[in-house]
Amino acid sequence: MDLTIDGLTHRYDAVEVLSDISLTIPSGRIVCIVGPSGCGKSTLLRMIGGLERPSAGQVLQLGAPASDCLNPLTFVFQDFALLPWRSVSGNVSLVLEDHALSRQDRAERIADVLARTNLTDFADALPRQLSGGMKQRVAIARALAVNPAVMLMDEPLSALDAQTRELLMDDLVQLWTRTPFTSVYVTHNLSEATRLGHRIVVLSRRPGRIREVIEIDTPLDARDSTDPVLARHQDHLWQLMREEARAADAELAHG
Ligand SMILES: Nc1ncnc2c1ncn2[C@@H]1O[C@H](COP(=O)(O)OP(=O)(O)OP(=O)(O)O)[C@@H](O)[C@H]1O
Repeated sequence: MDLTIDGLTHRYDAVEVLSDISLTIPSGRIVCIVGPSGCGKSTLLRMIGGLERPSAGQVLQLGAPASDCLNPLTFVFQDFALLPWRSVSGNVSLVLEDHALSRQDRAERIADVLARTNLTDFADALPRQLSGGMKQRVAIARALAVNPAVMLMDEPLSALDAQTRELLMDDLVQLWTRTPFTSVYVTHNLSEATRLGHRIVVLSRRPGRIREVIEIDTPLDARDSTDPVLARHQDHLWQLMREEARAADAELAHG
């Protein structure tokens, strides 16, 4: 299932937050959204996920999700949002309990996503026994358990230290390489965007408009930080972000 965002504009009262966003999220691709603080990245993600309705424009789902998809659009947040009294497998099970699945089907789905996120040995652990990186892997396993058509990831690694972030990026690359998933991935971190994004959408300062869309052809599992092509993309992104931040400062200074 592809997503098409068509002319999406949003206002909170008199404040325009997003302006005329048109964008395609192709199936099996990771689309990163970057942009200066407050430009509307999280708002855009909420609109895509149907948590809020845009003032104008629309989000269209093209094609049907896979037959075993229980929830087409699933979020992964920065703060993991795990239930502390439930085990790892209990937290994953939570999103399956509202669906008419046999006990065996549910157990198979849980075992599959725990294996894919390297958490099988921690199935019975409680969240307090896990590191931040592992908690986020549980949150990703929980999102994958419903086999979503699109995973909506809002700064999923930003609560983690730099080293853990690196490891989680490796995990996400491995996960995608084994079984490609579709994601809209909001991040502040440009190295995250160039490491994980097939397409990077740069938003302008508020109201967020599409400033540029960058496609990166290098396969995810062939990307490394010394690759000059990636370094060039990252420099270019920095340039764009700097221009937007400077322009936002200038607007504030001139009232
Ligand atoms: N429910 C709301 N009501 C009113 N204003 C809101 C609401 N949600 C967000 N905003 C405003 O909309 C703008 C965009 O917010 P949003 O959180 O989408 O930006 P962002 O790009 O994700 O920011 P950051 O990078 O800092 O997380 C901000 O000015 C914010 O204050």
